[in-house]
Parts: sequence; structure tokens; C-alpha cells
Amino acid sequence: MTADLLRVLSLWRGRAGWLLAGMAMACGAVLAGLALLGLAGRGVAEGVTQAAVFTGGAAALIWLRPVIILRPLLRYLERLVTHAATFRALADTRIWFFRRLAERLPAGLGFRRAGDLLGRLVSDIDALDRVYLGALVPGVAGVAAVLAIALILGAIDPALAALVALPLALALLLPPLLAPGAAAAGQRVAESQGALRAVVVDPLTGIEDTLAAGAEPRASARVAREGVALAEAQRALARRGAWGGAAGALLGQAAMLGALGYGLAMGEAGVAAAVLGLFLATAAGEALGLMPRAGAALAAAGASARRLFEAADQAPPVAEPTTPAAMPKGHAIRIRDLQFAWTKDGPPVFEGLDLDVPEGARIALLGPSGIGKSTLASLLLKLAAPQSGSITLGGADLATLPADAVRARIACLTQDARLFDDSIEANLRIGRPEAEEGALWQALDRAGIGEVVRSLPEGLATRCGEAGARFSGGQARRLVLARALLSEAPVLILDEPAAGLDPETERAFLETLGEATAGRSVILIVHRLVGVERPTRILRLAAGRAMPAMG
Ligand SMILES: Nc1ncnc2c1ncn2[C@@H]1O[C@H](COP(=O)(O)OP(=O)(O)OP(=O)(O)O)[C@@H](O)[C@H]1O
Repeated sequence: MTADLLRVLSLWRGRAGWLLAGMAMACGAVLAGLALLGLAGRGVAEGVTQAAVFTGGAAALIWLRPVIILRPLLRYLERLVTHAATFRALADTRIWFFRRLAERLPAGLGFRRAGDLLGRLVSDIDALDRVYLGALVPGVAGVAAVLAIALILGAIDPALAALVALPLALALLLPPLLAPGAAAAGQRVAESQGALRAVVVDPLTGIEDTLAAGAEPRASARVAREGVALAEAQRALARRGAWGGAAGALLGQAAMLGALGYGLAMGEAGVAAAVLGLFLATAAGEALGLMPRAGAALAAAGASARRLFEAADQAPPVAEPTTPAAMPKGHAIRIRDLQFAWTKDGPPVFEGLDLDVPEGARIALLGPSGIGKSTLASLLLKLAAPQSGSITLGGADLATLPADAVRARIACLTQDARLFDDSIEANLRIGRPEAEEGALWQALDRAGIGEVVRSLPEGLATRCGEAGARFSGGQARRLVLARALLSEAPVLILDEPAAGLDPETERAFLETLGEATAGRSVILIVHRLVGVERPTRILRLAAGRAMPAMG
């Protein structure tokens, strides 16, 4: 847990200025609180006993008014700065985590439940605010308060300082002492939250299928079950927090009893100092009030950090070359003796595949479902790496080239390419943000969807809806096809490009494929040829190899 929490802090290095400023404000506010009650206590003590507690006379009471104004001001600034610091640190963490996931998600990460991933990205990162707001800020302010009390009372009598400050110092140790015991409870809460989110998001993402299959009651029952499990885990963590709270209250009272005991033991001579000690111990309650619960907060944050790093530290499916080679000029693809299986013990998909895609060639790759057509696309895009054999692009081994640069050369229209919940224009520009509007329309026309978009009142600004819900399946397919055509990559992989189109449109599109992809190499992955594709070569995948096929 400690290592995970330290790693979280190291992720926040860039925000150190804000984080330290927040802690300084918290210390200022706590010290102003101590000064207020300390000055009031001193006034009362001196009034009751008619004797000076400190040398320096009543002049010190002059400070009472500015402190009264300063304290709420510092409290306000503390809230402002600590929350601003937290928002910035959490926003940085979200971006970091998102990037790590993006590198690791292709080809399956083992964390495929969208709800669970969303939970890690949102609530596990949100829970990290407790490291700072729930533990570090009150911890530092608490240390400042205890040190100040020890110094003030130590100037009167070290025995009084020890009696009051020691129990308070022990309260400061509660979080690190209690956190390890609460770690397992924190872990259960974080896991239950992830599980609950998954059982809510999964059926809702495919709500039509859920309702059509009459699976809604079962889905509701699962949500109820996970809800009960979460409540149970939260109760266990809250119990830990409650024990901490009771221990903290006890130690606060011990400090007050220490001051009282001192007064009783010292008789009349000790009354004034004991009254001051009492006031200071009361003031410390404000500073240390959050400390007992900080143990549970640290445990919860530690569990969330564990879940984040667990997902973020998965090895990426394809390691980036440590010293990448320069990108070659050409883009001919050559595959030799390729061996590949998705898992170590899984069945091989390729066993000695050889394939050449010269520049400008249009290869039609046929084969039955599950033979490995899309897998080949994953290997070419560096979303997966071969176990042995070689793939070269323009003569350079793909393994030595950076994935980003390879994907700038090889564009792919995947079988399940999707539209994002944004405008048509933004969806088209994903792979080529600087594309001119004319190029957008050309791509739309080539994909046979230009007229439909022109007829929309908002044209290119029309929003596509979640996963392209605004459009029919065939229209959405044509839009993602336009996106692929807009790419300037010299190699295009079109995986079932006409899937979802009606036979007439399919034929019309495939007929214009030559024109739409002129000057580029094309790997056309299809179950069958319609007869109008005019490929330069037709290959059939079978038994892990590619062999010439006739139509
Ligand atoms: N990410 C993955 N993890 C594990 N196995 C996978 C993965 N993707 C595909 N496979 C497996 O690899 C084999 C080849 O799948 P692939 O998707 O390449 O076939 P395909 O020829 O494209 O099929 P289809 O025409 O149905 O799309 C299948 O047995 C499939 O189960």
C-alpha cells in the first residue's frame, strides 16, 4: 500500500507547488485557530488568577482581533487552494491512466468490462483525493498544531507540555497505525465498486439486446447483489474508521485531562497554565479531528491506487523499440515464415505465412470466418507481435519501427469500426485533422454517403450519437469507410469494407474501390468476392498460410 501511495505522489510531482501551498494554508489556518483559543485562554487564565502566565503583559491581547479576521480567511483560502490542487493532480492522473490504457487495450487487456475500466478511470482516481485531502493536509496541519502546543506549553513548564502534547502526538500516529489493518477492507470496497459498475454498465451498453432477451430481471438481480456486497464492504471500512474516531476522541480527552491533572497537582500556582493548556488542547481538536479517519481514507486510497496500477502496468501487447529505426521511404509489405498464436498455449493462427504486398498492389484476402484475416491486420498495425518470422515495411523490420509511425503508413478500416459521439466532421477528421472540407466531401462521395450528409439540415456538423446511433447500420458503415478513405496512409487495410451495405451499394462501392484507393496498396479482407473488385492478386488463407486462389 505504501509503495502505491508513494507512486501516486510521484505522479503528482508536477503539481507540487499547488499541493504545498494548500498544506501551508492548512497549517496557517490551524495555527490561527490555536492562536485564537490560546490568546483567549491566556486572557481567561490571567483574569481568573490575576497573575501573568507569560511575561509581556496584556499587550498580547491586541493580536486577538487580527487573528479573528485571519482565521476564517485562511480557512477559506485553504479550501480553495487544496481543492484546486486536488483537481489538477487528479486531472493529470486521469490523462496518465488514459494514455497507459490506450497503449495496452488493443488486442485485449484482460480488463474488458467497460464498467470496471470506467470505474478505475473515474472513481478510483477520485478516491485518490483522500491521500491529500484526507491524510496529508490534516496530517501536516496536525503536526504543526502539536509542535506549536509543545513549544508554547514547554515555555511555561516542560511537564505540562508533555502531558498535553504527547496524547495529541499519539493521535497523529493513528492513521499510519490503522491504515494497514483497514487495507483489506479498503480493497473490498474498491473491488465491489468496480463489480457494481460493471454489472450496471454492461447490460445498459447493450440495452436493446438485454430487453430483447428478457434479461432485465436477471441484470437487476445482479445489480442488487453487487449493491449489497458493496454496502457490506463499506460498513466494514466504516467500522475501522469508527474505531479510529473513538481512539482519536480518547486521546484528545487524555490531553485535556493532562492539563487538568497538571492544574490539580500544581495547586494555585499551576491554575493559569492549566487553563491555557485546556484551551490549547481544545483548539487542537479542530486540527486533529480528521486524523483518526485518515487511516481508513489512506486504506481506501491505497486500494484504489492498487487497482489503477494493476491495469496501467499490464505489459503492452507490442513493446516499442528502445532505439527505433528511421522510417523507410517505401511501403511494400513482405511477410516471411510468420508464426503467431494469440496466447502461449492457444492454437496457432499462422504457421509459416508468406505474403507480399508490393507498392500499389490490391490484394484480396479470402478465407472462412475465424481463419485469421483480422489477426493479420492486427499484426500489420503492431497491435500484436509475431512469435517468429518477419514482417517488413519498405524493407525495414516492423519490430524496429515506432507503432505511431507504422499506423501513419498503414490505415485500417476494422470490421467493427465505430463512430464516436461527435459531429460527422470530427469523426472524419480523426486520422487527418487538417483535411480540407473538399477532401471530406470527396471521401463521403466515394463511400456513397455524400448525398445523405448533404440532405441533413446540419450537414457535416450533424452529431452521430453514441456509437453512431443517429444513423442506420449501413449509413454508419459508409461513414467509417469515408474516414478510412480520407486517411493519407499509402497502405489501406479494408476489413469487410462493405459489411452492412445492401447488395447494390456494396457492388457500387467495390466498383469504385480502384478509383477511391488509386495509388495506394490495398489489402481487401473479404469472405467472398462480388466480382467487381479487380484485385491484382487473390489469396486464400487456409491452415495458417496464404495461397493463390481463383476468385
Ligand atoms: N484478441 C484476441 N485474443 C485471442 N484470440 C483472438 C483474438 N482475436 C482473434 N482471436 C482468435 O484468432 C482466430 C482468428 O480470428 P480472426 O478474427 O483473425 O479471424 P477472421 O478470419 O478475421 O474471422 P471473421 O471473418 O469472422 O472476422 C480465431 O480463432 C479467434 O478466436
